[in-house]
Amino acid sequence: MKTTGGSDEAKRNAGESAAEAVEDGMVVGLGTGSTTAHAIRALGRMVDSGLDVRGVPTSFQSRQLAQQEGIPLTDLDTVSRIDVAIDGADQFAGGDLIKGGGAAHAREKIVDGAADRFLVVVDPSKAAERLHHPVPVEVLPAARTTVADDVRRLGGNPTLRDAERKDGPVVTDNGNLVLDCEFGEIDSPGDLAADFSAIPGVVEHGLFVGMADEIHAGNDDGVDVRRV
Ligand SMILES: O=C[C@H](O)[C@H](O)[C@H](O)COP(=O)(O)O
Repeated sequence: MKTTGGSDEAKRNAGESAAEAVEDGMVVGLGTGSTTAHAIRALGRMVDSGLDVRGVPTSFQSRQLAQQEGIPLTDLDTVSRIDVAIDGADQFAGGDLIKGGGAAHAREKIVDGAADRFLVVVDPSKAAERLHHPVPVEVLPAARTTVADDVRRLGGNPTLRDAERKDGPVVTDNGNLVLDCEFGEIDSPGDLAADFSAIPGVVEHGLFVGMADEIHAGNDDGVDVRRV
């Protein structure tokens, strides 16, 4: 699993805080990444103690971890709604997020968007006054060049994400490629999100605008929970 940002203790405090919001009988969206992994492990311990939940994973990684932890799984074909989704972020400003550092943002957006409550788990290194992290954009392989041209026309600088420990690009769980698009400070995340969505061949982008309900920002001593 990739690790980014702050301390593992801060991530643990964030993940465990969000897991406490899960109640008996709930369907839980299981995000991806090193911070959400702490929430999934906490849920696993709660299941061991008798909690009845079903998880909807957002990636190969979160499915595998949830299975290891003994969390019963389901999917969006089976359940009509999700009570709570818990997911990380690469950067947040207010309630707006950039996600997709693990290339899982397409499925994450489906699951997080279907949840009644979306809880974001982060450490302090993820906070920003304004979003400026490169925006991951998942693209159909055949559209890599044309999408990159369109991103440049929007004023961005796209870079095809390379794999680590494999030659060539990252291939997502959906069989697509990722362009990391640098825009500097993003003045209007909502407008940029709409621009990305209008580009043919874009499967999903990592701007999550106005979707979050609570930010659980862990630190080494505890957690700060804020409604957004
Ligand atoms: O694609 C990955 C996800 O959007 C992650 O939730 C995001 O990258 C944050 O991951 P982490 O908690 O490991 O920093």
